[in-house]
Amino acid sequence: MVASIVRTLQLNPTTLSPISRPLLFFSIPLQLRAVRRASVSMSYNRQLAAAKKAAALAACLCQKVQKALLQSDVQSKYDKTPVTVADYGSQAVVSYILEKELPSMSFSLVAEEDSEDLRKEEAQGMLKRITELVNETLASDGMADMMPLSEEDVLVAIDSGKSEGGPHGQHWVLDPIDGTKGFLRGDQYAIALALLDEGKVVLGVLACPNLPLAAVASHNQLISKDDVGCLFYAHVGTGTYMQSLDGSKSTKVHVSATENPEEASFFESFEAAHSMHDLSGLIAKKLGVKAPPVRIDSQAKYGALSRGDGAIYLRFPHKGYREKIWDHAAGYIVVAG
Ligand SMILES: Nc1ncnc2c1ncn2[C@@H]1O[C@H](COP(=O)(O)O)[C@@H](O)[C@H]1OP(=O)(O)O
Ligand SMILES: [Mg+2]
Ligand SMILES: [Mg+2]
Ligand SMILES: [Mg+2]
Repeated sequence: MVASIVRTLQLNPTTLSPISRPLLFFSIPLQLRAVRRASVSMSYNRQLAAAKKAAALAACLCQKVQKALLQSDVQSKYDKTPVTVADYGSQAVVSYILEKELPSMSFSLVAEEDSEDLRKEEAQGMLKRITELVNETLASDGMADMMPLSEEDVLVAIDSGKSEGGPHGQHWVLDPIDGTKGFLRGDQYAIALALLDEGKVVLGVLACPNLPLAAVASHNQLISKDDVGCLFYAHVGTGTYMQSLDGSKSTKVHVSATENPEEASFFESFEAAHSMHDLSGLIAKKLGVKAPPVRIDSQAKYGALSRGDGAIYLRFPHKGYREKIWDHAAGYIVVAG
């Protein structure tokens, strides 16, 4: 890891302000070590179990939709970015499961989607399909005996994600599909769920349904359809673990120990519209990195980084783009461990 130019990713739950640091190099930030010491005695086991279950079930829903993507499953949001039945369905499933699994805890969720567009007349068909998908997904987890959720229940579950967060208490942070463009292309995407406690990320789960279980070193290997589907999770102070999404035994993973940029490879967005490829190429060259960029959609990059597939993540959003906490919270803790 190129430690001399490490930047600490800072999440500000008070204002949901942008993460205004375009350059992200990771090792273990000093600030996080302090948090780790303070939190090490605090157990988040129940929250972690619920988060893993929620992300894995949401991943099932997304896989099903990706396999049979219909044009009617996609809408354009007010900002012209795409949103699909899977984004909404994933958010409803995660929100529903977290509330159900952790009934004794106060519930606050800061999530990307909301129901506004779905409540419009022209979205009736889409809402019906989302409701079916959510009910099928919950039933597949043995919740068949429960009453199916109504369309209104689904809208309410989606809107549970409207919390504003804040520096006190616990807040879940969710990107129900991170990398929707990758999802639509049939490539990488992630379900990214994190927990903030007193303003710090203390737990994170990243489900990456299309990420190979073996290391990715070049884009070519990303096309493999065999042995894909990773679930990364980290709980402050205990390191990061990976298991397959179908539930295999988990293994502890470690970031790259490389100190030599000549041996390092770097990740960046697949989408040039999300990050300036020319600039990252230039910086990588100046650092002495020899390998070509590995371009992957979504926070799957953080998952790959957490197990040492590459050593560096470069991201230079175009002017005016505001990063959101759900785009980095889970990925951050998975890398920081
Ligand atoms: N113009 C943009 N610049 C940077 N990131 C963007 C832009 N539009 C959307 N994103 C977000 O970038 C992330 C994935 O990008 P990448 O694959 O480049 O890492 C997602 O969080 C995506 O949101 P979304 O969650 O809606 O997919
Ligand atoms: Mg989006
Ligand atoms: Mg996102
Ligand atoms: Mg998203």
